[in-house]
Amino acid sequence: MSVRVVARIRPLVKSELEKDVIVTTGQSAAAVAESKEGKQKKDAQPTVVRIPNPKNPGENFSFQFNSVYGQIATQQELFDAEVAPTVKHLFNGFDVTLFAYGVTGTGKTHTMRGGKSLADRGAIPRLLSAIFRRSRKIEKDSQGATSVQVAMSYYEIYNDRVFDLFEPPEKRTPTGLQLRDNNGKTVVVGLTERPCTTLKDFESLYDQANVNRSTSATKLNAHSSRSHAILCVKLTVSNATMTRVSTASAIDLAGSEDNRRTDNNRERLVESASINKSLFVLAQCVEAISKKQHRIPYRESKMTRILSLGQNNGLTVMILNLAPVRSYHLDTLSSLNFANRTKKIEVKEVENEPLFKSMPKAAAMSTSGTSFQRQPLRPLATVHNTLSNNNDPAKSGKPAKAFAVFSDASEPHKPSARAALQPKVLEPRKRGSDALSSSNARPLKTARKNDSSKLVVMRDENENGNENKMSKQNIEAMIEKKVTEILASRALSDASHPPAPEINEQVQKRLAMLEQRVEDKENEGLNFLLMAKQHHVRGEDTSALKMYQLALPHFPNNEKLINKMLGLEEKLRLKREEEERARALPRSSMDGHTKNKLANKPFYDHNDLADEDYEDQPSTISAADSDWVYRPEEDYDSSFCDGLDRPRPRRSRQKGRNAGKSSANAKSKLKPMDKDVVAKQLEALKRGDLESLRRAGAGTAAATSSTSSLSGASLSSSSFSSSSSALQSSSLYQTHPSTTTNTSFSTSASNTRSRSNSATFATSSSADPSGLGRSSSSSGSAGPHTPRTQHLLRIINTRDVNKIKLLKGVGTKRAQVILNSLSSAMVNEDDEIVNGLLAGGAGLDVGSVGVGAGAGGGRGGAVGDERAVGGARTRVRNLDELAGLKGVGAKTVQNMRLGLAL
Ligand SMILES: Nc1ncnc2c1ncn2[C@@H]1O[C@H](COP(=O)(O)OP(=O)(O)OP(=O)(O)O)[C@@H](O)[C@H]1O
Repeated sequence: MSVRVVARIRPLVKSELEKDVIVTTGQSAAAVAESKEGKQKKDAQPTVVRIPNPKNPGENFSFQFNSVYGQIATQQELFDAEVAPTVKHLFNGFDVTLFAYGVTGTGKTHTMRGGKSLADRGAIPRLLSAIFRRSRKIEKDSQGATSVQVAMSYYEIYNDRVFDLFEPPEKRTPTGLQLRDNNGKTVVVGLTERPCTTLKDFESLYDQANVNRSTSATKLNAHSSRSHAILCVKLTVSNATMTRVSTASAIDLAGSEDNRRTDNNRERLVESASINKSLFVLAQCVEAISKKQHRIPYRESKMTRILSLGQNNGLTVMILNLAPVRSYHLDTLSSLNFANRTKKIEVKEVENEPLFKSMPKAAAMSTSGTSFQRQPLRPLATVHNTLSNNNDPAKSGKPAKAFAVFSDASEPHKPSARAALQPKVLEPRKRGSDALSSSNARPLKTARKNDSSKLVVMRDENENGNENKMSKQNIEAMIEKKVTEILASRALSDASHPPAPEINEQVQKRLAMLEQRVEDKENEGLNFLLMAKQHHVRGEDTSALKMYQLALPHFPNNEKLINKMLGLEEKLRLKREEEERARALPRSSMDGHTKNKLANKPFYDHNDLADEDYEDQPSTISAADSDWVYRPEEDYDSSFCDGLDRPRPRRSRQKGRNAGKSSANAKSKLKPMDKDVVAKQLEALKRGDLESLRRAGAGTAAATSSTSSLSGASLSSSSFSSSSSALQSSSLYQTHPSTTTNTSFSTSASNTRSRSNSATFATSSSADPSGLGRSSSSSGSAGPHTPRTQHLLRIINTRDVNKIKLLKGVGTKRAQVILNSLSSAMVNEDDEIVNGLLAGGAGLDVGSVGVGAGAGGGRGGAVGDERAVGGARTRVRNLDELAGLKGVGAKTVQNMRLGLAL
């Protein structure tokens, strides 16, 4: 079953005006048609959110969800339709996860916690109220034979650290509580668990804990939650024979923030970066799950580890909170895109196994304790067997069919112990609990009539001996139908998602180790660095630069870091210039042809829309079809997760060993923060002032290469000829005529300490000054680019597979290879920074550079064959660099260029 996603649009707040409302609700085209035919009520619950295309306001995007709640929807309506139906499943042993997602100020806390008045109470207090009500009913109906215990824990993830909200802030340890994997599930170690027997108990505990939650006023929300808050309600239902434990998790995520709009100060910025990072990782997880990738980056943030979307069995409901007005336009689109992907995540609806009273004590004990654990992952076959005795191969003589787990056709056969808790009743479908089983809703595993004419009642010999009205043939037919459906839907989804590239085991291990090491270190600097990396791969260069700047004080003199920042500064500067040029272009001076060209610009510059997820709208939308339904395959911006989930070139053993040596040899540990040095470095960096940068403590090579990066691709060969050999060999794209093009990135250097990190696409195995000359003057390396070349490079640098594949002679496969090549470079570089910092701080990769030293870069070329490119080079800056990419050659470049219509 997929995650149930419902959208809620909040009403206008004080400062907002009706005329600025751009988000509306509606029915899908199919529902409209059905209502015209009288098959559906006219006032049925809306399922579609509509929002204008920011690039063409006359055109609307439509996003369909399980349900949509407009501005006037009340807390009661939302609860009744979305949360109340999950309660009975909770009592039947299923875990329930309910989470609110949305941009800051869109109403997540209002939805989850709500206000103090009865009408304003949010989903959480209402859920608890329903739980207590049902508990009392079960206890009463069973005349005390069944008892229900409720306990809760409540914690927040603030700046990627976990804090118990039942503990006052002054008692917190700075590092927070640790997470641990337990049977494949993440548990918080040492969390307080408080029993609560009445709603009053709960309210006082909850209110008290909320005082401890980190909130602050921001420009966008006077009471902005600065943390993700996770409330876990553990339900233990016991009778004479068994105990069943299930958990309801209600999560109020912090909202993502666009810091261009917040005016956040440093503290708020750090919080915001952490919030954005975890939400970004969440988006990556969703992306990876929906693309069926092998590696889901759960471990990259604590929130995603805990939420384990797609891993947690049971029912998951996501409430997408939206603001209706224009000022949130881009954020709203981004949230809608995210939600659109989330709704495709399949979760296994698996009930928790009951613990029978006759079980060994130790096993029974394991459900109690301070850190309770959510359901362990079980293989489908096992899961299946726990659900139905009918499928026991030993009994039926047939192999167990795992797919029955997902069946929504009829209630799965429950183990006999379950009957002791709840008498099996076949109820007609009712509105309310039906909300989850409406046409496009996630069907529930409740017993129900499929159709009055085809009533199916399962035999339950172990329960109450009800008559079996389902014939063998019926069962076979059902199974056959289900298998066909599942296979067909898999085939369809496989076709729409190209198989995820294999990430080799070594790379996976390396990533996991790196994550672990960063986690263990709890190093603020490393956190900044990782956040910067997240922003960087997302194309949010301004935020990435801010994060690198925050990281710098922790690693003063770090050449790679400085280079990276310079690269970004340069990129931003160019972007600013481009924007200014575009602004300066007088509208009136545009002839019809130019205007037309701009209007029909086939490719968007990725940099124009740094963090906009929706930029790849299909260019084929006709004006008439203005209300088209959004298709996620077309919105996918491949650069979004570039660099994290793509395979990276395997490093050679030789290289690996050398890298290891380098780490071991790097004696210098992380240097203590030297604010003065850092401040001076930053100043010098801003000015591109080589001399001051050098004086401020950065290595000569870093300083020189940094300033070279500043001057970017337009450096002439003569400016290199006056440089040292180390710089010559490191700052250029070398092409040796006698060697075939080596497509991997490389760095070479000839000086251990003063290596420049401006990497090269080295194709030479020896440093050849003449090669430098050739290379630097070869086509596209130096001098201004022609408009055609500029256009081509811009397309490549979007790192958007949909755009690149359209280039002449490229196609999807080659575009993917090119992208992999680019993103490998970027990620390797980030990893190297992190690795270097973990290994020994400022002296990054010292050893490995040393290997490449000696022969004036001779071995450097060879050793460096699989090294990452440096900061500025993650952007392809000229045709030579482009030709050096994997999957491209001079001829392809030529084709690409010539195929471009200008
Ligand atoms: N459905 C609603 N009805 C009335 N007021 C609402 C509704 N939703 C949100 N609001 C109001 O909008 C404002 C912002 O809501 P809230 O604090 O819940 O946002 P948030 O998404 O939790 O923000 P953050 O992520 O910054 O914590 C509050 O003043 C809240 O009362």
